[in-house]
Amino acid sequence: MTVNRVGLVVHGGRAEAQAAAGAVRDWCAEHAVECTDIDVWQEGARHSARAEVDAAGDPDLIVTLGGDGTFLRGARLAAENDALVLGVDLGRVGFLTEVPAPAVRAALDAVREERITVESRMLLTMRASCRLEVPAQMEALMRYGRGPMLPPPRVRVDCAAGGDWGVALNVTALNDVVLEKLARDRQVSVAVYLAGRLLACYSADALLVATPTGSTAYSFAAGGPVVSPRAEALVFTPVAPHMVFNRSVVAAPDEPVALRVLERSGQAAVSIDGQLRGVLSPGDWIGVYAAPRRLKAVRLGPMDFYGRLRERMNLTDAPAALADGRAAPLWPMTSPRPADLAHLALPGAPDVTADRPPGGTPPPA
Ligand SMILES: NC(=O)c1ccc[n+]([C@@H]2O[C@H](COP(=O)([O-])OP(=O)(O)OC[C@H]3O[C@@H](n4cnc5c(N)ncnc54)[C@H](O)[C@@H]3O)[C@@H](O)[C@H]2O)c1
Ligand SMILES: Nc1ncnc2c1ncn2[C@@H]1O[C@H](COP(=O)(O)OP(=O)(O)OP(=O)(O)O)[C@@H](O)[C@H]1O
Repeated sequence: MTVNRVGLVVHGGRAEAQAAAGAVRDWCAEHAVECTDIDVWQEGARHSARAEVDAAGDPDLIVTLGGDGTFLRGARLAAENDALVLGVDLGRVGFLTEVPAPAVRAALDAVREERITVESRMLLTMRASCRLEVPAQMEALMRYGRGPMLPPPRVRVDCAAGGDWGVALNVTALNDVVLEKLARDRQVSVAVYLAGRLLACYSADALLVATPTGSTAYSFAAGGPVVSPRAEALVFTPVAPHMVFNRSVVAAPDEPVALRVLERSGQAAVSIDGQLRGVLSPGDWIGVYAAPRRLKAVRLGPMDFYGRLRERMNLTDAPAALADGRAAPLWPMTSPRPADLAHLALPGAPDVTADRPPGGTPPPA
């Protein structure tokens, strides 16, 4: 895989991330690969993904050095440029990142020598009744240690706009699109439509639409299902709905989920992958659906999603079950698979000596 230009997205507040960025710059210099820092927020402002990748000279590989938030920022840029993204794990959870920091040079070698696989991840995009905007006074409130805000998403000029169909927005969300109450003490009232049909009207703290990747983020915290990132689906999850029907609904990728703020509701904030991008007033709506574009994530080996889920979410076993026996590996994978199992996606034998699954960082001592 020819990599000519690397874009670096670094967690500015972490010394280990700065050190690992130095290793990436050295590797690039040794291999005559251009390397540019992106998203450094030095001017106290943030730019559209297009402006950032243009300024970085059109990178074909984005390397993120930080945690999941840093990976999400890099994924937004990679999706804009159809570039590969490689996440180096320097965060607290590291659910989305791929390689531990000491392995970053080896990972770049693997990319260069085409010893990687490229995992395709579903992204969300959206339409809205109007262009999204954030009132000026909110920007100051949002700067509580989260850094400057992203600008509102651009309206796409390549799509028809207007009338009942609203405007198409230049959005690619890897995790989720969240509509939440703006006033701390007032829920939002929202009509929820699946595939154009009313499901129900909700009064809730928030309503969110997640990808399979995002199913383990906010949706998970709100009681939503864990969905394999290899699946194709939209997960609708309400957060603290004041009503009897409080379940998630898992929709097909071609079934959009739309949320319309009801006429006497309070205003609602729209966050995309955890970043506030707009405020909706009563009557406004957003429609969320699978983007035609996919994220191209670098994998050094097969993704062991369920091993990662158990490890990084610290899943614990029932005390009674622990007392009743040890869970032996199901299929040890030491002999060839029977023909009727040949088509199944099964990772290799688990590395029982590792503290974290392959590709992960050992937990702090
Ligand atoms: N109550 C909640 O859990 C809650 C509330 C708001 C936002 N979020 C999530 O935070 C995301 C933004 O991440 P951030 O790091 O910038 O915010 P953040 O710093 O507030 O971190 C949220 C947590 O979610 C983890 N995380 C992020 N994406 C994940 C994923 N796909 N699977 C598993 N864990 C994941 C992060 O490691 C972190 O521990 C949003 O997309 C949203 O899903 C979660
Ligand atoms: N490049 C940067 N420049 C300035 N500040 C940054 C930069 N990257 C991160 N930060 C600061 O650190 C905060 C947390 O960043 P982020 O959400 O990306 O963390 P993370 O990568 O998810 O790490 P963790 O997994 O530990 O949460 C940001 O809101 C910002 O205040």
